[in-house]
Amino acid sequence: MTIPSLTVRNVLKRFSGQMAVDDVSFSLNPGERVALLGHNGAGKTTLFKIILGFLKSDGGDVSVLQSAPGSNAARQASAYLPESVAFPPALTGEEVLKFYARLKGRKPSEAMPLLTRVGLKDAAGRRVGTYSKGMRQRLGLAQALIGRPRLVLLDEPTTGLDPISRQTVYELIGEIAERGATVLLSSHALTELEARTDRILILSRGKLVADDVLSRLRAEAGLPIRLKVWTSPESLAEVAGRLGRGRMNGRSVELDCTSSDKIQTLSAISSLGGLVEDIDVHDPSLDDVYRHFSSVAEKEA
Ligand SMILES: Nc1ncnc2c1ncn2[C@@H]1O[C@H](COP(=O)(O)OP(=O)(O)OP(=O)(O)O)[C@@H](O)[C@H]1O
Repeated sequence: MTIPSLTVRNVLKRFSGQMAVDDVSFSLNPGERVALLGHNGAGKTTLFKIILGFLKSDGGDVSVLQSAPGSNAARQASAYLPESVAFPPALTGEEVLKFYARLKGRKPSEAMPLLTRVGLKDAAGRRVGTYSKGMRQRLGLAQALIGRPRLVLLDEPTTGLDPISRQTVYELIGEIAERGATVLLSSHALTELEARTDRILILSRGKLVADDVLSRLRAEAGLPIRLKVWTSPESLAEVAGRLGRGRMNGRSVELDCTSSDKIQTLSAISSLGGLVEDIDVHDPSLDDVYRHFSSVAEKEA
């Protein structure tokens, strides 16, 4: 039986009577890359702090690899990269990592390979005060990876990074998950998450309103799939007529379908044979899915 890396059961947290985390439950397995999404103030950071044992919940329970949050076992098994990382500016990158390695009871010799992995080998002897934001973030990731944690929590790890640095962060996330650790990351950068996470959790006003793989959330949301059927201008009317619907647009006919009638619609298009030059299929984006679940929750509230 697989032991979940993280189990959150009916967790509640109030601040001055206001619900920040409202009866949230989910469980994460080893090797999963999970995105935690939500508007500003939805409760993501509060949930992270409860999982890490920095904050006490007002109800429910959390277990990190079957240990209580904040216990020695949980601290050894987990790692955290906060949204803004701050390190003593007078220390070099190597000194910072060696310091954290000692703090985690690991050998300081773990520092250099990790610095190399995050692309900071050449800057290892430079003071952190001279690092750019992207370099500090990569140092933060290296710090989070000391001791091969089995649960890695990343709070908006790509905010403020350039495209290459973002790519490096996602490559590292992929590597961490490949060796069996669980990665839970919060982010507002939905487009880049789409192909780089396995599962989506959406928080809205402290409530968990979605928890599934993107394809199933798309189907559940029932959002339209947009099809664009390319044809010649002479065949446009015939294609639109034979499909019985669609908007004619220069050299293409655009139509919507749902995931349940997608195959049927594609087979109707393919029966048009040589009249069709090409087809574009646009599934609803993570942005569309996120908007759908957030707005449903807003309306219910
Ligand atoms: N220490 C605190 N005292 C009082 N209220 C707090 C405290 N920490 C968080 N809150 C409130 O709890 C709610 C959830 O905040 P949280 O920081 O968890 O949201 P978030 O989803 O991480 O937001 P963001 O995307 O802006 O980082 C907000 O209404 C926030 O104002």
